[in-house]
Amino acid sequence: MEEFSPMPCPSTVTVRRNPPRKARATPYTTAAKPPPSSNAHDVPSFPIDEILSIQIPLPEPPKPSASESLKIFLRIKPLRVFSKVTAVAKSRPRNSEEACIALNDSYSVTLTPPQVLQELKRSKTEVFEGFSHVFPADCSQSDVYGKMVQPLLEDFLNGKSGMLAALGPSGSGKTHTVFGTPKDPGVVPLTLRQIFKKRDETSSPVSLRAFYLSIFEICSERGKGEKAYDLLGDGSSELSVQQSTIRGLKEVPIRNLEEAESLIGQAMLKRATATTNSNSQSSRSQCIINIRAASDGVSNETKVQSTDAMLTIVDLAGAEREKRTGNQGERLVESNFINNTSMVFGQCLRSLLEYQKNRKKGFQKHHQNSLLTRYLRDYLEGKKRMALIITVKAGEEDYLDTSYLLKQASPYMKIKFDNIEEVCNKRQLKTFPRVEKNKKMKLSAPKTSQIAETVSGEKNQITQEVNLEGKKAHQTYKSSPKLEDNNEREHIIMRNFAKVVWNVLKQYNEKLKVAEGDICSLKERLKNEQLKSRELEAELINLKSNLAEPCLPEVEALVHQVEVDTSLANENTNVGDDDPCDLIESRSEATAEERNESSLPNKSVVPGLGNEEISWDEEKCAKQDDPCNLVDSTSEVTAEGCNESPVRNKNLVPDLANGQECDDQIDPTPSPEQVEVRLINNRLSNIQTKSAVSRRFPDSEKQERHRRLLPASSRLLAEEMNDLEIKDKQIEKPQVKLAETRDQEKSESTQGREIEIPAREAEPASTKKQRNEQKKPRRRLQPASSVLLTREINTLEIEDDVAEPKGTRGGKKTIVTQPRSQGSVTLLRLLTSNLHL
Ligand SMILES: Nc1ncnc2c1ncn2[C@@H]1O[C@H](COP(=O)(O)OP(=O)(O)OP(=O)(O)O)[C@@H](O)[C@H]1O
Repeated sequence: MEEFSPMPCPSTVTVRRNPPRKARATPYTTAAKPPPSSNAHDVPSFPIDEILSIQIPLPEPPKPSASESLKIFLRIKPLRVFSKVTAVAKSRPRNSEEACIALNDSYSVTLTPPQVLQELKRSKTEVFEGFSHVFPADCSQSDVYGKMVQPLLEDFLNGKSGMLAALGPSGSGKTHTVFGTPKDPGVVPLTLRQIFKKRDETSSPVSLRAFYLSIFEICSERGKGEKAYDLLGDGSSELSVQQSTIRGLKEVPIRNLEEAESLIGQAMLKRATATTNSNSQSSRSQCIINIRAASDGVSNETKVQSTDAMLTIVDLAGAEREKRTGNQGERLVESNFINNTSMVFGQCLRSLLEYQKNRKKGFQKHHQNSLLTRYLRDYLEGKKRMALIITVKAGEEDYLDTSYLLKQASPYMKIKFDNIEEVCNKRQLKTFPRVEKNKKMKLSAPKTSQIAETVSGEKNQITQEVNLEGKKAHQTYKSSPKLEDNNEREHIIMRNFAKVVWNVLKQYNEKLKVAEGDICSLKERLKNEQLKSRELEAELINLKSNLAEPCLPEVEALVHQVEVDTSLANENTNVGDDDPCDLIESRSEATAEERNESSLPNKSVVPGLGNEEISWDEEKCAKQDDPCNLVDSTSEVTAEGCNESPVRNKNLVPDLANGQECDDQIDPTPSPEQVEVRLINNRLSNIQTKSAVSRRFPDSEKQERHRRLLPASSRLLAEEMNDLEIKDKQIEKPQVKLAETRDQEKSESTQGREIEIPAREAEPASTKKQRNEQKKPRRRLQPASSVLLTREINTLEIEDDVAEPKGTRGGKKTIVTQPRSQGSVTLLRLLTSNLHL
């Protein structure tokens, strides 16, 4: 194996602090890079070459200044058609082969008067120039459309309205130029064809628009008034004319050329015609054709502008001379109306021209003199583009009509348009002033129709916009801007109100959730508290049972027994007492005295044993007849026992042992054995009188009274008597044997007591321990009575604690209970001390 050797350290180290920043490849691009598509060859390549090869049509160059002037076209009717005129015309002398008008170029003609007139020097040859275009007699309809209508149509499709009017004498070819024939269609059919042809081209904006067609005529009613008739309407085609307003015009949407041509044919059939000397189908009315282009689903400003585009073509009734037409009667009246309308139309153009020449003179409003001119007011005021086509006859006999018309129309070529139409349209489209439009509807007949159509177009447009946005269109939204604003305002208000309500509901929902959480926590706490309360109740019941079972029965038994004993003892001394209540009263007094004595210790006893003994004996002797005195004396003994010294007790015991209640010679130092014997004797005497007391008092009443009134010391004594009853035989033995048998009795009594009260084991540990501590060192020395008294003390302490809240805190009851316990304790101490001795 080769030994590994580290690489030699280079002499120079280059540290690149700024590593080249390169975007770390994402896992997708590195690990999971999509595999190349298996069918990639199916996706055609982007036709970039084809797109680049498309030649975008350049914008048209700006039109010459002449375009800003009124366009006047001249069309010369061919002479050959004269062979088809009526018989009246044929009857006239014909030098028809000579024409009075000759085409100079496309913009001028030369009008040569007939030879007769030249001879009379009433007329001379004139040249009329300045026409936009002069169509010779052999021109076709397509030439007319191409030169005259095509520019208007382009402007129309670009959103600019325009008007074309045909003027000329009757039979000069106006209707032929406008409508044509099925074999040789005129301007209107050709325009419609061109419209649908461009709409079918996808790249054309025409496809985004909808077209509507309306045709109506204005004629006279017996030469008095003017009436308008809808040539596309159903039923009654008469339109409502209020001053300058035409209402109820039907606008028919046209979706294809066939529908449009059908409508054109329908209108031509309805139009009023009559046979005159000049024309077999002379038009007796002014016919107006409106083609409206509306936007189809686009709502931007440009498209809206296009919705206002209106192409109006007017076929005027030809002015005619009475002599040539030969009209009479109704036809003559129609001729007057037609001539009057033509005259007004001419006046409007002259007025506009004069106004443009000298604006200081003001604009004479001739348009008010006829319904047609009112309807075409905007055009006749120079606000919108319009064009005129003058049709003339080329025959010498038509020289006067042609000369008159050319002389009248020649100045119109100087009419200028100040782009008022565009300004007006922009102003209207910017602000969409519907109120202004309403005013215009009243003042202008063409406006009326246009605005009515515009309103309907707006409805459609709004509907389309709403449909595209997925919203529901409102009829009020379409009808009135005020209602639209109100609806929007209400919608905004309701939407904001709904938002506020929603927020409030959210807040309440959160508060409810918090409250529910609190309720749940409170319920859990309540359950815990209930469990704790149940546990505490169970503990309380156990404690009560533990406290009541071992203590109360024992205490009650002891109390009852002591009460019985004391009462029996008193009864022995006072057999003849009739009032048992005296016993109770005297007992209360005695306890009170004992209390006083205890509060004033050694008041009369402590200073001298002799005095105390004397008083005790004297009282006992004095009250020997009173059964209550026995209790008093007993109480006094117990009270004294609390304060006296063991020395004194020694003096008392011999008296008791001797059984002498009134002994003049009392041993001042009785031995403990003597005291005990004395007590035993008293208990024995009490037991002997027990039956007598039971006869005098009912058991229940007596027990109740004893429970309430007898002192605890008496109860203890009674309990002690029970124990001492067992020892009666032992008491009868010699006193010498008492000391010898004390230990045995004590052990026996202790054992017997412990067996009798096993419930004490259930006492609280503290109490039991305390009791054991007090009891253990004395167990060998105390007699059975002392043990009981010790236990009684403990139980009485508990009883006092329990009884304190029930009774009055100050007063006799507390005074009564305390001496009992103290007396018992004192007696116990005396007994134990004596026993120890
Ligand atoms: N350029 C034309 N080429 C062929 N025929 C024509 C031409 N102009 C007019 N005509 C024919 O002349 C007749 C009269 O024409 P047209 O009805 O159009 O006259 P008009 O001016 O409308 O008369 P009116 O004012 O009385 O209605 C028609 O039969 C029409 O076919």
